[in-house]
Amino acid sequence: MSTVDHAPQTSEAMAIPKQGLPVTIITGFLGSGKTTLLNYILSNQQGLKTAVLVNEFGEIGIDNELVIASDENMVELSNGCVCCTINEDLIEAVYKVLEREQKIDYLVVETTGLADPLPVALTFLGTELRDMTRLDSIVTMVDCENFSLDLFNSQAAQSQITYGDIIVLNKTDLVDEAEVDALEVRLRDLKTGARILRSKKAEVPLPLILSVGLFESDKYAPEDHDHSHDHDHDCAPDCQDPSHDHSHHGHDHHHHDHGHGKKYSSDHLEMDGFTSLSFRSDQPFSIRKFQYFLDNQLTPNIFRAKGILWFNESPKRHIFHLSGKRFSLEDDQWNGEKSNQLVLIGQNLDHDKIREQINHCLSLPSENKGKGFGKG
Ligand SMILES: Nc1nc2c(ncn2[C@@H]2O[C@H](COP(=O)(O)OP(=O)(O)OP(=O)(O)O)[C@@H](O)[C@H]2O)c(=O)[nH]1
Repeated sequence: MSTVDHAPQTSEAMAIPKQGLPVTIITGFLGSGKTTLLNYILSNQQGLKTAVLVNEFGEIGIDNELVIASDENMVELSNGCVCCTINEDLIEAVYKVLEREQKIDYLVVETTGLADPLPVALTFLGTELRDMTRLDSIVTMVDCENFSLDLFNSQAAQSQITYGDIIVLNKTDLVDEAEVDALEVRLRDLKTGARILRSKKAEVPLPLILSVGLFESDKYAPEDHDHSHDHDHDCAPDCQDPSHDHSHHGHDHHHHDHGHGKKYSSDHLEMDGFTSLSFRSDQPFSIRKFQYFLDNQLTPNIFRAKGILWFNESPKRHIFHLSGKRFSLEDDQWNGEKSNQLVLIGQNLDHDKIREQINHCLSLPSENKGKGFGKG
């Protein structure tokens, strides 16, 4: 998880409640558009100093690079799923925001695509954060093109809808309007009373999603939940969170039980069988080989991939996204050392085989000759 600060762009501030730092949780399945919404908020929320906490599933934090205007205020926290492995890190990160010298007006928390948002919400309600923050709403992003598949494959996708105060039907450009209408009917069935919005590239009117006071905390009674940090609970199968003995540190706020009762089981990752594979290299890929990998070796159980890519044939930095069957590669500029970073997320992945396939995409030293390395 990382925190990022953003300076106000104008002096005109939106109405801020008097008590407690307002918090919006952005959730939604893998690739649904959470980071896109976050960036949209950061670019358009005028007059407010907004801090963001971004949590990712995967060892490499690609989002750190993709959230706009990231600066020296970034704090790296453990990877994993915020809902079940880094609850305490979340509290620590919120404290860091609250303790800043420069006052923060608003906090936006982006969960991983595999997170159940309820435990995240309960972290704000069921600890002493309750007195210092005010959970404004849970915003759930939905990928209109892939939603049926997401729901089929993941219990988390279901929870994200159940606990969404606002549901944003995103990527409406990729489906017919009739499909969006049908999806909306389906969602209203799954969740009554949510505010449902539609968007392309997460462009929603911000007053409809921020400082809306839609989260109804009286519906959630944290004391009813078994929420003390009984850290023997099962984590994600590939959880490598070094803090995972969850030894207590810092503030005395660990009286809640994270034992994961029926309502928000931490074994959702295990049940859903999702794992992530991270790849890094200081060697470039060959475009031709990477293209072959995408066209012939990507299997449908790889739901999501993202990366900062370096190709032998290009001086540019390339931002790679795969979401469902669709992928994109955007050009960008290198600022520091060139390298390859790639994260793939899916169900029942054959890690060894995929790693071998990706390794095979690396350009061989003989292919690099005369290509003007380092000139980009
Ligand atoms: N066509 C289309 N693409 C979109 C839209 N919104 C987002 N995307 C693209 O979808 C991909 C995933 O978007 P992100 O915002 O990174 O999704 P995310 O939910 O943060 O992804 P994870 O955090 O990895 O789960 C990116 O390539 C976006 O540019 C949209 O409305 N239409």
